Amino acid sequence: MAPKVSPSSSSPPLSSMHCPLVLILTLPRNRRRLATTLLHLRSHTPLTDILVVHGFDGNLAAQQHNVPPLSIDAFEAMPSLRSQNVKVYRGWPVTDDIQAARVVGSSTNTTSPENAWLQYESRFIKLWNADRLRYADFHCRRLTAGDVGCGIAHARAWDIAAAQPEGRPTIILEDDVALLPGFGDAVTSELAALALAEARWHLIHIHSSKYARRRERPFDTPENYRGSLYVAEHRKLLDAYCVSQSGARILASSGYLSHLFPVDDFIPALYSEHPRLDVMDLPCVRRARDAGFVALTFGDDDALQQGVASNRMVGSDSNRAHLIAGDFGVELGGEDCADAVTRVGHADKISKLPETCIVNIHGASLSPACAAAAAESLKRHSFVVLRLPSDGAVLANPLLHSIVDTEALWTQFFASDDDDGSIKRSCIGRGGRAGEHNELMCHGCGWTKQRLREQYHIVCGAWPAEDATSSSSPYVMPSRAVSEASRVFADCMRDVAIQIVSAITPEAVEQLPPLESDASVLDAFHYFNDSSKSANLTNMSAHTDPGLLTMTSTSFVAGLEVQDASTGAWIPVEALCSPMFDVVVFAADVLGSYGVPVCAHRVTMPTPGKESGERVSVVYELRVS
Ligand SMILES: O=C(O)CCC(=O)C(=O)O
Ligand SMILES: [Fe+2]
Repeated sequence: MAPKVSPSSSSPPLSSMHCPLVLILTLPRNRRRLATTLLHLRSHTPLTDILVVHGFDGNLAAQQHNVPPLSIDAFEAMPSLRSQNVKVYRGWPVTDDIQAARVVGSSTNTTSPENAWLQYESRFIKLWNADRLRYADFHCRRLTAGDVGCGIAHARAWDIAAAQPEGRPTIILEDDVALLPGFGDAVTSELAALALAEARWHLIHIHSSKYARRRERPFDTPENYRGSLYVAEHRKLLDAYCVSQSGARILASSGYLSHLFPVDDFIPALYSEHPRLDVMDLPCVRRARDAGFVALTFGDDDALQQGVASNRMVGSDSNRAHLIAGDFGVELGGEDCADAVTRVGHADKISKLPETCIVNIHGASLSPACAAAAAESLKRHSFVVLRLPSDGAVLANPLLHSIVDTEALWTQFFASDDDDGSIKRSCIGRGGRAGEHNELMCHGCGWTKQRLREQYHIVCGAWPAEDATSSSSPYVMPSRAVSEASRVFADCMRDVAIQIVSAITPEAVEQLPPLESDASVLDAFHYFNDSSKSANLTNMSAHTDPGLLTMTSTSFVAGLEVQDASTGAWIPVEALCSPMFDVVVFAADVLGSYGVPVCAHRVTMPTPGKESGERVSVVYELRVS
């Protein structure tokens, strides 16, 4: 099932000054990857200062502005590039004799064209093993829209990193890097070792591909350095790397955007030999080299042993280079939806959510206009998808932060103690009433397990202390962390739900009981999705919910389907959503008495044989009694 949460422990503490900023470079269409990275960071690392930077979607922009293929002039003239003064380095594509001669440092006046190409090839062969000959293609690649987008995104990241307080490093992640459980500990402990030794460094390759033939030597200055990094030789791919604040300043002031070429050729040119003399001679390269750019790297073996990071082989843009040779190169439309639809395949053949059922949320809370739009969608479709912002300091959005944390913590709970089950058994509810405070009935609260799923049920007005052992408490929370994150989740969901209901009928809101007898519920589900155990491929058959409104953050493994009241069609809503960034809201029975169509919904099981996984889902229901 989804990543297990392991307490981050072994690394030496980093002072708050040295605690890195994490920057994730992504595109709006890659929300699924972003969600995976966020979940990893919250589950496995103590890193909380996370900033998401949307790259420039070179392909999309070129399409929107009707830029003809291979027209660098037209490409540069697009407003988004012109406003940033981006100039593509015209010498990059090596396509003819003159350029081949220029690259090897001679001219066709003194060298015959064949000679120029021979010299060009022999230069590669000298620098790299024969088995690296493919590198010649990669190296000679034409600059593409994606390369430009990728270069601009990295340059944005350097600007942000350079603006951090002195001494504060920044970890830069492309969204197609797959972080492994050792990532947080490995990176923070190396940063602590560098800080302790007051070492001078500018960049650390965390995950990259080594192209140089030479062995890398262990980094050893100053003498008191106790870390395990190496001095980098020529490395390509910038899936995951770290820059010091001084390194970022060098990169940000190099003038790279005035001679833009593939960023993963730019970086190695700063600290190792680039085979192309013209590249070595570019002002942006010379400036950074003159500053004495120091690049370090995780050793390849170490990185493997520690399980730090890898490239997402499936779905990596780099591996699907189409038009684009750098990252961010998937075809338009996004991988999220297409993959997910083929996974479920139960509902009617609907491959796109109706536009009218999506409400984009800007900022941390719901604006009156968004609440009104959500209300309209509920009246028309019986459901609405709230799309949370996926750029900037995403965790500053309390709802998104609580979604990431509740998902991580409930996943950890459900993955816990498979052997004797004692943790889970200690969370079985006692049933009965909520105790002294109120008269809420708490049957079915706490942890229960059935054939197809296990579940933790909370009645909000009777929220137990995480260690509630008194007999008056109807059930026990698994931990303080689960309780706190879920509480924030329920509070955020309640706020949003009340705003939406108010936009439909303020009268219904007046019926809500006081918080201490709040009958609303929060359910965390873990569906086993073992299709061999169920003949009809259903995890929960079609039903409506009893309260006013039900809200659920969307899971990585799709299952939830809703019936669109405007057409009667079943929509595999979750498969068409981005996990964690989309919240599905549907009208429940009580809203029906106010003229809103009540949403029938069901939870399917993945088709046998299709790639799937276990599904964790956290659901909030706003109830009146
Ligand atoms: O698992 C889900 O996403 C939905 C569960 C559900 O419909 C319910 O709890 O009533
Ligand atoms: Fe339901």
